[in-house]
Amino acid sequence: MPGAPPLWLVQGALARDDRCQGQRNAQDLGRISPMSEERTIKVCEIFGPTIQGEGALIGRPTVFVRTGGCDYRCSWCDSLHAVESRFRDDWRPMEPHEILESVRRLSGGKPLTVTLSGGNPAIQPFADLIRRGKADGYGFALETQGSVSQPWFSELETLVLSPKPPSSGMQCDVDAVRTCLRAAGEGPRSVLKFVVFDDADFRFARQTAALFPTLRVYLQPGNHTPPPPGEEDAAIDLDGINRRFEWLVGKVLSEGWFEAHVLPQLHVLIWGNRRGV
Ligand SMILES: C[S@@+](CC[C@H](N)C(=O)[O-])C[C@H]1O[C@@H](n2cnc3c(N)ncnc32)[C@H](O)[C@@H]1O
Ligand SMILES: Nc1nc2[nH]cc(C(=O)O)c2c(=O)[nH]1
Ligand code: SF4
Ligand SMILES: [Mg+2]
Repeated sequence: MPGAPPLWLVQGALARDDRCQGQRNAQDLGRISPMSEERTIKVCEIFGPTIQGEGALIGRPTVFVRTGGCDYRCSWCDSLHAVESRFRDDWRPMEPHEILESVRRLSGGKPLTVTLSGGNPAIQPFADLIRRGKADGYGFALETQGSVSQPWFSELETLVLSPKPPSSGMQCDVDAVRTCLRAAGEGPRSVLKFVVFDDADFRFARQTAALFPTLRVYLQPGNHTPPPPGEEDAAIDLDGINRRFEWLVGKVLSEGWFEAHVLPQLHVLIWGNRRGV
C-alpha cells in the first residue's frame, strides 16, 4: 500500500451544471461546457504516491490528480465516480496552486511525474497548473481518450491516448486523436493504449495503431467488473482478467504484432478495484 493515505476531496459543489449525457464531439463540448475558460479545475480526487499501473510508465512512482467529468460513457469504465453526474457534488473546483500544494504534500516536496486522469482531464484548464508544476520540477502525464485537444498538451512529458474500442459502446473519432497529436507536437512522448476485451477490440486496436505507426502501442486486458462506487473493496474477477491477459498475449504473438506491449493493470492485480490507489 502506498505510504500516504489517499487525499479525498469531497467538499464543494460545482459552479455550474456540466452534465454530459453521452458522447460528444469536441466542438459540442466547447459550447456546452465552458470549463476551459475558467481557472479552477474540477477535482474528483488526488492520491498517491502510488505506482503508475498501466502502459508506458508502468511501475513508476506518481501522484494522481483525477478530474471529474467526461464526454464519454464507456460501458466498462472503472472510474464512474469521476464520470457520472450523480457524483458531481463530490468534485471540488480547485485553483492550480491548491492542487500543487496537495501534490507537494503527498510527494514530500520531492518532484515526480504527476498523472492527470479522470474522467477526461482534457476538458479541464490545466495550462497554469502545468506551468507552475514544471517550474517546481514536476512533470505531467495525461491519460485521455483523445476526443478533446488542448494547446497545453505540448507542455506534457507524456501523452497517453486511449481510443475506445467497440466493447466500450463509444465511437472513436480518429480525426480528433490526430488533432490531439498535432496539439502535442514534439513536446511530450505520445503513446497509444488500448483496452482489449475481445476480437473486435483487438482488430480495432490493430487498425487504429496502423494509422499512427510512429507511436508505441500498449494493450491491456479489460477488467470486467468495476464495482459500484462505494463498493470498491469488492473482489475482482482475477480469473477473468488472467484469462483475457493470456488470450491477448496469445493473440499478439500468433498475429505477429511484435511492436505491441501487452501489460496488465498492475494496480488492479495488487489492490483490486479500490479507489485511491
Ligand atoms: C479511467 S480512464 C480516464 C482517462 C480517460 N478518460 C481515458 O479513458 O483514457 C484511465 C484508463 O483506464 C482505462 N480503463 C477504464 N476502465 C477500464 C476497464 N474496465 N478495464 C481496463 N482498463 C480500463 C481506460 O481505457 C484508460 O486507459
Ligand atoms: N495505480 C494506478 N495506475 C493507473 N493508471 C491509470 C489509472 C487511471 O485510472 O487513469 C490508474 C489508477 O487509477 N491507478
Ligand atoms: S473515456 Fe475514460 S473516464 Fe470516460 S467513461 Fe471512458 S474510460 Fe471512463
Ligand atoms: Mg484506473
